[in-house]
Amino acid sequence: MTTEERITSSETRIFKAVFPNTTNHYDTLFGGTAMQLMDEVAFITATRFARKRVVTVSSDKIDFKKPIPAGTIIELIGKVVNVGKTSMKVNVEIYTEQMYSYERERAIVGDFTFVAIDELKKPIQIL
Ligand SMILES: CC(=O)SCCNC(=O)CCNC(=O)[C@H](O)C(C)(C)COP(=O)(O)OP(=O)(O)OC[C@H]1O[C@@H](n2cnc3c(N)ncnc32)[C@H](O)[C@@H]1OP(=O)(O)O
Repeated sequence: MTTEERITSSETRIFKAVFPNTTNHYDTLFGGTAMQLMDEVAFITATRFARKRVVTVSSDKIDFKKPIPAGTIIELIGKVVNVGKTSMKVNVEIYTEQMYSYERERAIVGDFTFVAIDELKKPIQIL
């Protein structure tokens, strides 16, 4: 499989309903919960790309562009955007979808870097 094919096939999408247990006192998705979900989808994407053990080494700037109201659906999309020697960068976007219409907008975006490691937790080549 080429790198491009691996990038395409490892793109990962997760849907969640924004229920009250994930919201804050503004009745919007709590930022910390959003970041946890983003790290998780980024981890799954990196693992599906490398098919090796990976750990998060860094997260870049995360932009919270729009609030995510309770009672909406969110879609998280993880995509590998850069492949280094032992590290790779995964871009994560969160889209908000209304439940009863087709209205949809990009709400949060950020990048996460992962390193592939061996049994001794030492960095190894991604590819
Ligand atoms: C899924 C989870 O829950 S993981 C839990 C949270 N994460 C962790 O616990 C990881 C803790 N950190 C570590 O174990 C170590 O720092 C490791 C294994 C990730 C890296 O070990 P190091 O000895 O620092 O690695 P090293 O300096 O050789 O760098 C390895 C790669 O990471 C990159 N890298 C290291 N630090 C950073 C950083 N802060 N930002 C971006 N890239 C980085 C390097 O550029 C290098 O990339 P390349 O090989 O593609 O050129």
